[in-house]
Amino acid sequence: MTVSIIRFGGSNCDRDAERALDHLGIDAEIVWHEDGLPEDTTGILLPGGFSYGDYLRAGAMAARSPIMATVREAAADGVPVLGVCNGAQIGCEAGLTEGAFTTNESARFQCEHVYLRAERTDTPWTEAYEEGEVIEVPIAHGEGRYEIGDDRLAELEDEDRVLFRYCDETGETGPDANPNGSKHDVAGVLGETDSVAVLMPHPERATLPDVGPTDGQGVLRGFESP
Ligand SMILES: NC(=O)CC[C@H](N)C(=O)O
Repeated sequence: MTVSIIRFGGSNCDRDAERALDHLGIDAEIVWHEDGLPEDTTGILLPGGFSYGDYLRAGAMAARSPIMATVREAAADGVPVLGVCNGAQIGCEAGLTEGAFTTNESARFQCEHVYLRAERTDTPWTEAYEEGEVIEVPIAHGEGRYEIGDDRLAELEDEDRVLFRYCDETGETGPDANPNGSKHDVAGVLGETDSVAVLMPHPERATLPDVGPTDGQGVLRGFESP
């Protein structure tokens, strides 16, 4: 089992992700996007960062790297794909997930701890959590506000494809618990299948016990699912 962590020009959370996966005993390697996806890839992590300086739109240029066509094919074949932060922006730009992450309501870069509520506990990325469990995970983004047309969001909600919502410590959602103005407090969504997910907060920064809370471990354990 090897998770390919795809590095683009400007990725900066690839090594954090590698260390976090290594801590969980999940084999992972960093792959330069121009080198293509290794044959033995059993999972794909799109890491955070500022690919191509966030120019044009965050994630827009990385999403057009030829490797992303291979990632879409792998996802369609059932290979688990997780996009984190800039990786979530890339995932949406590449059409793996719907909607877009755009400029925070504050118009500022925000780096803080937030609380998340797992809206599903029957997906590979959340089966480690109890229903209604609140987890603490850091965010670090300038363009994390989830945006999508009202009709499409209603459909996504009907299809149960919202994976995480921002909430307070008790699990309540609301403007005070939503750090960036994301529509309906959405912090992460599923793709066409439950094995594809993106989220704006950083589970890999909430995995190593020496660094702080370890609530993000459950998300990364999604790569262990059969
Ligand atoms: N930590 C990150 O991945 C940064 C996300 C992104 N490039 C932003 O600032 O919106």
